[in-house]
Amino acid sequence: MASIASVTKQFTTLEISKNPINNPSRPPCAPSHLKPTRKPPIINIGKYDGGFEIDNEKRGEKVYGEAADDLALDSSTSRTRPTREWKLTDFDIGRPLGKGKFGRVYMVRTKCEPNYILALKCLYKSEIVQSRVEKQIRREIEIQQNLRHPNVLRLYGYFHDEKRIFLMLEFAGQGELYKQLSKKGSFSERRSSRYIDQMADALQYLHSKHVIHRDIKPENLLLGINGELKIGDFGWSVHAPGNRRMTLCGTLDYLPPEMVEGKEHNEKVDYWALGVLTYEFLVGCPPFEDKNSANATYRRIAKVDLKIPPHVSPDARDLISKLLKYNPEERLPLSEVARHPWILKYRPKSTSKGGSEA
Ligand SMILES: Nc1ncnc2c1ncn2[C@@H]1O[C@H](COP(=O)(O)OP(=O)(O)OP(=O)(O)O)[C@@H](O)[C@H]1O
Repeated sequence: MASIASVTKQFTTLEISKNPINNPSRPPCAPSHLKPTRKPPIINIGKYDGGFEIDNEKRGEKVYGEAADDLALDSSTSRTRPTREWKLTDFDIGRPLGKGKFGRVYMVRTKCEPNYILALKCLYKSEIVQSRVEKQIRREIEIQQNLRHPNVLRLYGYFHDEKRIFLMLEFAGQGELYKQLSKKGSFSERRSSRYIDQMADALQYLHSKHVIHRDIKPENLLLGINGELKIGDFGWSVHAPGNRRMTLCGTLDYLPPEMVEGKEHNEKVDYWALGVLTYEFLVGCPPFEDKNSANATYRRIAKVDLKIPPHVSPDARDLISKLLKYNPEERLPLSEVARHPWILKYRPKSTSKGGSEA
C-alpha cells in the first residue's frame, strides 16, 4: 500500500504533461463502488468563523467564475504551473457545503482582493491512502483542471499540507441537483429538456477532449448560481485518446449493456447514461431499476427492457429510445441530441445553453 509520504510526493510533483492521462488504470470495481455508501467521516479543516452568506453586491465579492482566471492555474503552457502558491490561510472559511467520502467541502472567500468565493474541498491523505484511491484522485484532478466549459465545474487549483489536499472548486450556488430531484419527485418536461441540452453540450465538449465521463447520474450534478447544470465529479472519468477501456465501473442503474456484459466500451457509454438521465428526470427513477437484486437490474439493462410511462411526451419518448439502444453505434449522436425536437422546443431563443430557468 502506498504511504502518505508517497501521496504527498505525488501531489508535490503533480504536473500536467501534453498527454497526461495515458494510463488510466483503475483497480477493478468492487460492488461497493457500484453502490456507494453515503456515510463519510466528519473532518474539520480548521477554524470555522461562523460563516458568511453570499451577498455579492453589498460586499463587492465575486463569485469565482469564468473571468477568474487570475487565480487559476496557468494552463497556457504545456506544463501547468500555479500562478501563485495557495495555502489555507489565504481563505476565510465559510459555512460547510457538504460532506463527501473523503472530506468536507466549505464555502470560502479569498482574503486577497478581489474577494472571490469558491468551494474548498478538503481531502484527508490518510483516508485516500486507506481506500487506495490515490490514482483515481490524481486522475480526477488532472482531468478536471484542464476543462473549461460553462456546464463543467471548474477546478481552479489545489494545494496540500502534511495531512490534507485542498481542491479549489467553482462554487455551485444552487447545490446538488439530486436534492432537488428527490424533493420534487421528477422534473417538468421543460426543466428536463433544459438540463439535457446542457448535458449534451458538456458531454460533446468532454468527448472532444477525449474524456469519457462514465459516471453520469444526478448525484454527480451540481447547479450554478443561475440554475445552470454543472458536471461536478470526475472520479470515474478516463482520458482515452482513441482507446477503448475494459474496466467495469459506474453506477449500477446507469451502466450500459456493453459494460454489464464486460465488453469493451467507448464514449458512447455517456450517450446511454444521457438516455437514463432523461428518463430519471421525467419519471423520478432510473428505467432499469429493480429493487429485488442487482442481477435483475443487469438483466433488464442487457435486454433493454424499457417501459416509458404514458405521461412522458412523444418527443421525450423518442429521444430516450434513440439514446437507449443496445448497440452503441446506433445511439443518437450528441450533435443530433442538440437538434432534437424535444430539445429545440424548450431552448430559449436568445440565450446560450448555459442557463436554466428551472
Ligand atoms: N463546488 C461546490 N459548490 C457547492 N457545493 C458543493 C461543491 N462541491 C461539493 N459541494 C457539496 O458538498 C457535498 C460533498 O461533496 P463531495 O464532492 O466531497 O462529495 P460527494 O460528491 O457527495 O461524494 P464523493 O465523496 O463520493 O465524491 C456535495 O454533496 C455538495 O452538497
